[in-house]
Amino acid sequence: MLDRPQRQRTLPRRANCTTSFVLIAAFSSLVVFGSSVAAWAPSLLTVSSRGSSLTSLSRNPSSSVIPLYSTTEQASSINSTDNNMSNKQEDYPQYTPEQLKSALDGLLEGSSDPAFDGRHLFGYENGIQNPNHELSKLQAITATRIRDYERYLQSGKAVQEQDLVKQMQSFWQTHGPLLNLQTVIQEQAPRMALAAEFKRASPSKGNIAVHLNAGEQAQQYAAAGANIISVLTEPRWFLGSLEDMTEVRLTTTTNAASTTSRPAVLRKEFTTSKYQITEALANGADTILLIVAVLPQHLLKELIDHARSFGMEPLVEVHADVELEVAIQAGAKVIGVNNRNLHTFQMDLHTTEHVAEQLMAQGCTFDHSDPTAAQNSRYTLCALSGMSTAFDVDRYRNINVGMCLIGESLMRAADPKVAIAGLCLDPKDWENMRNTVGGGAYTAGTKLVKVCGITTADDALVACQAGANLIGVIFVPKSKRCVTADQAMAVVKAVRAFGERTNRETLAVTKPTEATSPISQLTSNAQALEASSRRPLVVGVFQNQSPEFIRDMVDSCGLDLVQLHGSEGMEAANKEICGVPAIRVVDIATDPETGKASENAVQMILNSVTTDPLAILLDTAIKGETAGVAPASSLTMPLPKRFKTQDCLSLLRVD
Ligand SMILES: O=C(O)c1ccccc1NCC(=O)[C@H](O)[C@H](O)COP(=O)(O)O
Repeated sequence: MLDRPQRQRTLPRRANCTTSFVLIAAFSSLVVFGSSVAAWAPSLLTVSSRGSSLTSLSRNPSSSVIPLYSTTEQASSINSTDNNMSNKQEDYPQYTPEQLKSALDGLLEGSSDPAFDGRHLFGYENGIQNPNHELSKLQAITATRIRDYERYLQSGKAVQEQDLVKQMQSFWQTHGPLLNLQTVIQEQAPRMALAAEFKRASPSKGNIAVHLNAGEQAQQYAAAGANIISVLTEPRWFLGSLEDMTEVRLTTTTNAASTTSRPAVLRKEFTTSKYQITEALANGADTILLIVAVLPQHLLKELIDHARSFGMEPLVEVHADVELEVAIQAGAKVIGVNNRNLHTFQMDLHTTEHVAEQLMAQGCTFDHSDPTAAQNSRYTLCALSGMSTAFDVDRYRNINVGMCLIGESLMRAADPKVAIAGLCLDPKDWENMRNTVGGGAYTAGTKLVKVCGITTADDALVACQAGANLIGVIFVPKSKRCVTADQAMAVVKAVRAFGERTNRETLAVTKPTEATSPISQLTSNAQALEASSRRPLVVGVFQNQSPEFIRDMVDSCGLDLVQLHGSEGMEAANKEICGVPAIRVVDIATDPETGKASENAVQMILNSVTTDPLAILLDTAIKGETAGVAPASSLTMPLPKRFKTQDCLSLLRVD
């Protein structure tokens, strides 16, 4: 039986997880060549699943990784306990939907006007929960947390609140004072403050990086310039613990030059009680998250006031307009806009821009252009979720956002320091980056991974979790990995769920004019593809099949892209013909005598490209072999020396 609502777990340390995947080809426009595949540090272009089940990767006993959910179980994962790595299933009590619903009702109990205080709550009308209401994922998690805490407090083992207060004071005496979240952010202006998140797993993504150690990861974040470390302390869905957070606080304090030059620590929890706030403080938090979507206004205000009574400034999270109104009325000052709708797991990076407009329309000041302007602003605006690049940071810099909170992409990064440096938090770094690489998304660091030959939803999910950008499904009958329309549909469904989207991804590809050169067109397409495939896309692979068949599969399965592998001409890889943008496979010309790539291979490719394809994919130069069948030894591709990373990149920069 669980003693407290969270407990320390023993987790395996970072381990490189090698796979038997085979490198088969490269998008010249997009990627770099590599020689090994690390599941958590993908650096290749296209990878074939090569018959073996990808699912076995995540169930590799040596990595002790048990998938948090499979796609088929995803919808029911909220109430499942099999996400628990080292704790036994029975460690977690289960609650009936009625128990969960009444837990949420309990939050409105202290309100003198439930209809008003609960006006923004999902499934409520006039302060009363619709009896047929099905709890959203966010509500189910929050209600479970409420019930877990109730059990803990009734168990007789809970630390009493007055003891937590003493513990907090002694913590501050030993490890230094509390940091104020708003001040930490304001002091960074005009640099974007970064909240780097420690999140091993999540309900929307399943396992992310279960092997990581909280203290070690946080220290890497801190050394790279993170100003806040956000730590998920929820155990069932996020595999977190309060102990993780304390470890983060202690490690980053020990390694800091002084007790105040450390990053602030944010407890990321489903907080609904004063007890959780005091507990957070006693265990090393500087601040906590309050999610407006599950907190009635009167309770939100009570919790904000309780936090401030200890000098803590909380991060108040909103998503919808009415939630912003509730946050302002409850007295929030640091407002975080979650781009992810936590009721539905739909991601939209425009959400922050929309809320910024609403704040301005209400005359609320928030400015991050310099420290004085920031300190004179009542509000500090933060963007949460879905970000991974300098482009994301810059879009929010332009609307006076002061802090970006980034989780998944930093947890998956092979080197968090490099990933953080690449965000260009300082506007000067951004300007330098733009000036040195010509202002494009298309930089020497650009990497996309395509995992091809996927046949099941579970394998697709594993590939997505390992960081794939493109998931290939093969429609070529002679392939061992040829899929039916139903199989492809299941893969599309899984990939969309992982990417938190419901529709086909529309790439922001600029239409070529007659004057557009194929190379500049491919370069701008590369930017669009890179931006869109941060959340994976599904590519249907075809070979000499009719445009009618291709379009039929595109429409019925919901493919995002197609890839043409046969002797169809370059012009066949046209969006108007295929229904979606198309990648054209291009053979690297081989020297008939040596069997190696010809010296003029690059020029031949340059001569052949048109503005039709979205991208070109360079096929192996092995004589008689085509992509997908080349042996692993072809990794030592006999490409001309100059046909390496830089040339692949410059190939598309030439105008
Ligand atoms: O991430 C989830 O799936 C999730 C589900 C339900 C409630 C909260 C959830 N996540 C919390 C967050 O919003 C993110 O951890 C955080 O903002 C970072 O997002 P990202 O950079 O996209 O990992």
